[in-house]
Amino acid sequence: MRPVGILGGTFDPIHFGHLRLAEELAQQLDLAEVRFIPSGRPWHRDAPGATPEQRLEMVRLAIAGNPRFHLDGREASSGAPGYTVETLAKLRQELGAAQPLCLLLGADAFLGLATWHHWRELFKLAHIAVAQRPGFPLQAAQMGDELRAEAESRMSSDPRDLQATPCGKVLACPIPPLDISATSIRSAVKAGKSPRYLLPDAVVDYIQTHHLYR
Ligand SMILES: Nc1ncnc2c1ncn2[C@@H]1O[C@H](COP(=O)(O)OP(=O)(O)OP(=O)(O)O)[C@@H](O)[C@H]1O
Ligand SMILES: O=C(O)c1ccc[n+]([C@@H]2O[C@H](COP(=O)([O-])O)[C@@H](O)[C@H]2O)c1
Repeated sequence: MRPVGILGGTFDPIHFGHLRLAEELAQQLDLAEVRFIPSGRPWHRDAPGATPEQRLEMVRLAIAGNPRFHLDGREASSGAPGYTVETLAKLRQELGAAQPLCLLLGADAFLGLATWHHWRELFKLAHIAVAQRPGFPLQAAQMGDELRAEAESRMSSDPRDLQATPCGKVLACPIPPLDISATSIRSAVKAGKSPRYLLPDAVVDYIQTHHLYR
């Protein structure tokens, strides 16, 4: 069964680093779909510059017209901290025990995985595909001992493994490096510089119209 990909993020704002990651992994892993799940009030970082509703709308604009990309507003519309393990548990309930789920992460997010709420449970709910990201080398030496042990025991190099089981594998995926971050986009806007060509025009327009990140 083709896996369902899940891309969570603050998306403050969504940019081409996110979109290219989703497109690359959708192709490499033959994903049935990619669900974009903007976070609500993330517990692990400062409050976003845009509201959950604005970040949802920017994702909606960015993925419009791609039949494989879907917006899932469950975290953004909830006042809860939005732990990924809880979101995955709900998706698992909705989609059934046999459906392969695959959490899509950039390398920076994966390297911090051992700080996540009940992180070991994640592997019982989904596979994890890790995309390369400039500045965050995906080497064992960069991982803490616990994450390294878990990753090494689960590592696969064959995307077909993700179709054969519903969860539990870790796959590292090379993607064209795009050194784009939401932080650098917010800084550019604040400094009065144009962020154009780092993110979709529709999102640039939305940021301007709503005076975000000034
Ligand atoms: N340029 C990129 N290349 C690869 N992965 C990325 C890139 N940008 C974001 N990601 C991944 O997308 C997911 C959501 O990222 P997030 O919304 O925090 O974006 P960000 O650009 O890292 O934001 P910020 O600068 O505000 O921390 C994470 O798994 C992150 O690793
Ligand atoms: O569940 C957690 O404890 C947890 C801790 C850190 C990050 N996450 C999730 O990881 C995704 C990427 O986070 P971020 O900060 O890079 O936008 C997003 O969906 C977060 O909800 C989840």
